[in-house]
Amino acid sequence: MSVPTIKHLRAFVVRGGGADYHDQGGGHWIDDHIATPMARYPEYRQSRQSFGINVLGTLVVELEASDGTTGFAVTTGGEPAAYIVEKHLARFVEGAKLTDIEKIWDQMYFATQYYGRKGLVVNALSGVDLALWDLLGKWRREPVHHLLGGAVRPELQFYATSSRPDLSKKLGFIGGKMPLHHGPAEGEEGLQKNIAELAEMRARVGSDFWLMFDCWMSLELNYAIKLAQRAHEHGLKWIEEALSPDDYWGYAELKKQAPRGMLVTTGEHEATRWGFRMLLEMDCCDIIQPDVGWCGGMTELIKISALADARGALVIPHGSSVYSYHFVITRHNSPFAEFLMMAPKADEVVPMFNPLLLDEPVPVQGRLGVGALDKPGFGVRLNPACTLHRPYTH
Ligand SMILES: C[C@H](O)[C@H](O)CC(=O)C(=O)O
Ligand SMILES: [Mg+2]
Repeated sequence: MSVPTIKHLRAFVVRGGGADYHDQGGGHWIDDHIATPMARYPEYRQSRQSFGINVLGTLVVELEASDGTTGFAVTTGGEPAAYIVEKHLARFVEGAKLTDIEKIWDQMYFATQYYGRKGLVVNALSGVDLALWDLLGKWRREPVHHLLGGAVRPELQFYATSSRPDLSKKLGFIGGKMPLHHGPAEGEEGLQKNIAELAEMRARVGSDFWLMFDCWMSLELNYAIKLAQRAHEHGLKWIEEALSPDDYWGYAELKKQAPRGMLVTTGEHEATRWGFRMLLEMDCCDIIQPDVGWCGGMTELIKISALADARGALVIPHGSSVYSYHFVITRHNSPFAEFLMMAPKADEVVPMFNPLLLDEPVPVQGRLGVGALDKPGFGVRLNPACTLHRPYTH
């Protein structure tokens, strides 16, 4: 069977929302005094944009095959990732058959290993990998979830991440994950405020609705244990990313000391099968949360998920919109998905990568039927109203 080759790869950057969902305008819940590792410096406490959380912007990787088929994907990484894609990774893609996904992944990873392995380089590599899966799906005229083995359930179910789980409940979600607002530098008073927010939200949503805290790497072990203990009486379902992603030992201890029934989750800033093997083998958490745009793409997520499955761990990918949905619907050990609320006041459902994609499906009453994913590739298009900038060529 003759398979087209990949003729062109192009990398673009775009600002304002998109895959860099922290790149929002003022007054957004996602940038309102959220605890971070930088919150120990009072001048960087009120806004994450003040320390540069949105400095990179979105990376768009576009591929064109010899038969004219095109594919694309978006992730974070912006201009430095565009440089890596154009100047380094393109050589492994152009000229290859569009079915050579595994080989291209291997070449991209090992060619960059001396300066890569995690972070920006793996974001860039993930963007290329996702664009390859999109291209393969477009060429075969099949959705990516078919290529992954097919849906194991007729619909996805979502929890929502926002400052307003009470509104998420009204919108039909199964739970609400709130950002933690006060870190250890704000002492006992901050801790009490965190617990008071949880207690107030519990009173608003009732006892059955899931509530979780996203700590975005901001805590140290003792604080995390204290927070978990005090949050337990308010029915906190899980404590997420409490510690630095490098502190595998801290996570292992937190998991040991967390109140019975409370889950420890982490992994959105972890990458590759080797990073997740460490989390799993050191018994760091109950749920791993790889971001398919950051962990090594779909090719790597398949491997990460298989490792987790063999150990009985759940995989609930971080954000990532359609790139997650096509995966989650195909895996028994991913029973639900995350939806990040991008409306500034978290009071309505807007597409997660708004405004960058057209046809981006969103949950209705907290659910999304597989039919919404039944389009070739990942089923989305770039919005021509968003200005793409190509900073490098090769
Ligand atoms: C709300 C969190 O601080 C972050 O912006 C998103 C995140 O970590 C998640 O969705 O998980
Ligand atoms: Mg998180």
